[in-house]
Amino acid sequence: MLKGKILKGVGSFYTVYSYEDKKEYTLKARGIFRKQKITPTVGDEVLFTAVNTDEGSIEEIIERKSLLIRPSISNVDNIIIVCAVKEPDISFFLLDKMIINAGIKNADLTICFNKCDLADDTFKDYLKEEYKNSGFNLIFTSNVTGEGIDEVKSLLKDKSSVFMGVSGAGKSSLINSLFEGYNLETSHVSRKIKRGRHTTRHSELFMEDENTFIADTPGFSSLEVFDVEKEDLYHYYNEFIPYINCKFPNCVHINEPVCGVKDAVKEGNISKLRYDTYKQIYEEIKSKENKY
Ligand SMILES: Nc1nc2c(ncn2[C@@H]2O[C@H](COP(=O)(O)OP(=O)(O)OP(=O)(O)O)[C@@H](O)[C@H]2O)c(=O)[nH]1
Ligand SMILES: [Zn+2]
Repeated sequence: MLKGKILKGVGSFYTVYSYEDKKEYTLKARGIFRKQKITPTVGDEVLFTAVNTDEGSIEEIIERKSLLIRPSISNVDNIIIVCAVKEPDISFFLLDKMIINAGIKNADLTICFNKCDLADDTFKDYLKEEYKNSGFNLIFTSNVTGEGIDEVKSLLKDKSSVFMGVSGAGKSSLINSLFEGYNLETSHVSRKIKRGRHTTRHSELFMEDENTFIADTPGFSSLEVFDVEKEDLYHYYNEFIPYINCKFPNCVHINEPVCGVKDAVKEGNISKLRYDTYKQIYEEIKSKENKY
């Protein structure tokens, strides 16, 4: 059997890069996966058999390290949320919702504040301050000045990374900056991303080298929080955790008296900005629950 990685899945066909002979195969999945209720997913490392590059089947999926649900991609090491500092103005509500939706285990989350050529240092310092205890990696970039591009590049090396962000944040420009001046293969990759992003809603991994994969995702302008109960929401705010010494064990840190989180906000130990998005998102989940 050959070993490979699923780069793309369309219908019941999967594009698999073979580590053994460096070719791309178009394969079907064995019926057994359907019976086991396992869907081969972009990012999966697989074992397969093939007669030729157009004929063969995926026989085995190697155990996943992680699984991102939206978009569906497995074995992701980095989730990079691209957020413009201006044009469009930052919506912290949307940014924190993206963070929550990305909330998978076993992947590092980076917030990439982009278009820094449009912001002054005061604004950057403000963002640093508000997100410093969030536990996320922060990178400040500009595709115009080149600021931070190398930092992102070193993050991607030998990893599998997914870029997300609202429309216009500069994801595609960033990916193009990252791979500009690389070998021909790479500029081909960048072009492919640019072309592919509006024509398909399927997830697709692009290979930079055998160990480095990236995926762009379609931008969006609004977003719902999925699969999170309002009572669990605070677990997504890492900076709340040290202050959870509340009177009620089921405290959600909003209206309860004697709440360590609310005290920490008052004393300036938790970012007011982050706490406000927490309350807003909490209310949104609650109003959605009431609808059903
Ligand atoms: N000033 C400035 N403009 C930028 C920067 N990066 C991207 N832009 C501009 O922002 C606009 C949107 O950039 P895109 O790269 O298309 O944004 P996107 O996130 O891929 O958007 P979607 O395709 O909708 O997902 C374009 O006009 C870019 O030229 C930057 O670092 N600084
Ligand atoms: Zn509390």
